Amino acid sequence: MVTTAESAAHKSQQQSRVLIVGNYCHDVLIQNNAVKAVSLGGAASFISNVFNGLSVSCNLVSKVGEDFKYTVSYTPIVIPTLKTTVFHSYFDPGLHGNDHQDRILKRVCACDPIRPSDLPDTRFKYGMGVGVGGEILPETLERMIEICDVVFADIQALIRVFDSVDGTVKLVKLEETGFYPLLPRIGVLKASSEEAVFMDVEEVRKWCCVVVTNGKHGCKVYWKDGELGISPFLANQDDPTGAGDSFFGGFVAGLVQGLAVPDAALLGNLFGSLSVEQVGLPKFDTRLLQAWLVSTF
Ligand SMILES: Nc1ncnc2c1ncn2[C@@H]1O[C@H](COP(=O)(O)OP(=O)(O)OP(=O)(O)O)[C@@H](O)[C@H]1O
Ligand SMILES: O[C@H]1[C@H](O)[C@@H](O)[C@H](O)[C@@H](O)[C@H]1O
Repeated sequence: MVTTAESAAHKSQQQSRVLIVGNYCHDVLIQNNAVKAVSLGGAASFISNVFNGLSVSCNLVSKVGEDFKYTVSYTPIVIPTLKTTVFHSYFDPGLHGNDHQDRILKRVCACDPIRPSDLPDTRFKYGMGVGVGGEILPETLERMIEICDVVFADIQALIRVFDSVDGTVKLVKLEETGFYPLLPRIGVLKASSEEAVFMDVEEVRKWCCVVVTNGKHGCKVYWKDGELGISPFLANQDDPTGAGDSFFGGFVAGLVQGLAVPDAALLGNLFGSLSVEQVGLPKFDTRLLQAWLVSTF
């Protein structure tokens, strides 16, 4: 006999059309040699937070260690022998004499990669490959492409490498990675303007839609034979961490809800701007959000 709980779980599984893949992590924000905040991080956490704010359901595959210290809506896979991925973000003006780089990121601990066998054996309409610490392998992204109608990938999941001594995050050219041959099978590739220089946008836009976010200036969407800039929202920035993830969450949630690409990108900009105003995982005022959605779309 199927119990009510089982049938509810089955129903919600059927209703969830989005698969989010990427590890949760512990974020430590350091400013002027002092810890400013410690919070739940990982693109998957910021994106699912936006989905929750918009009541969009999803499935999420993430791995953490036994030391994982947050309560989350989507239970991660716990690897008892490993620790949760940890990032230290150093925010100091003119860091290392480089005025253009506002943040140095170090991955000081890395949890297990997410392998194809960790993914559910179900089909999804949308998949999001949103790793932060190198946990998405080319074969994992390939499996996502097989089980999802459209895959959205964040370039940060594809081009990050980590210094073998102190874990400093460096970026490599997209064409030098094992992900490059998969691009024609990706629906949308999202990058920040700093990351976008690690790919040839003119080449990549022939294969998939490219969305480049540019902080307080908003974002730009490129496709094969067109491009469109989407205006930003005003924000008082306190912590830029997760702005790109919140943007991506809003963008994909908008598409899931049936918005056209420019409107979905506008929704992404809204969530990016709300995210930078708060330290750590942002909280959203659902009533204000609903009012904005109703008046805008
Ligand atoms: N200062 C800001 N004011 C208004 N909107 C912002 C601001 N910073 C970011 N945003 C919004 O968030 C989006 C993503 O920001 P950004 O381009 O800085 O991503 P990112 O560099 O990937 O961020 P992070 O790596 O810190 O998550 C922007 O496209 C914009 O819509
Ligand atoms: O929590 C953050 C966030 O997900 C950022 O997008 C990512 O760049 C960082 O690596 C991570 O620590």
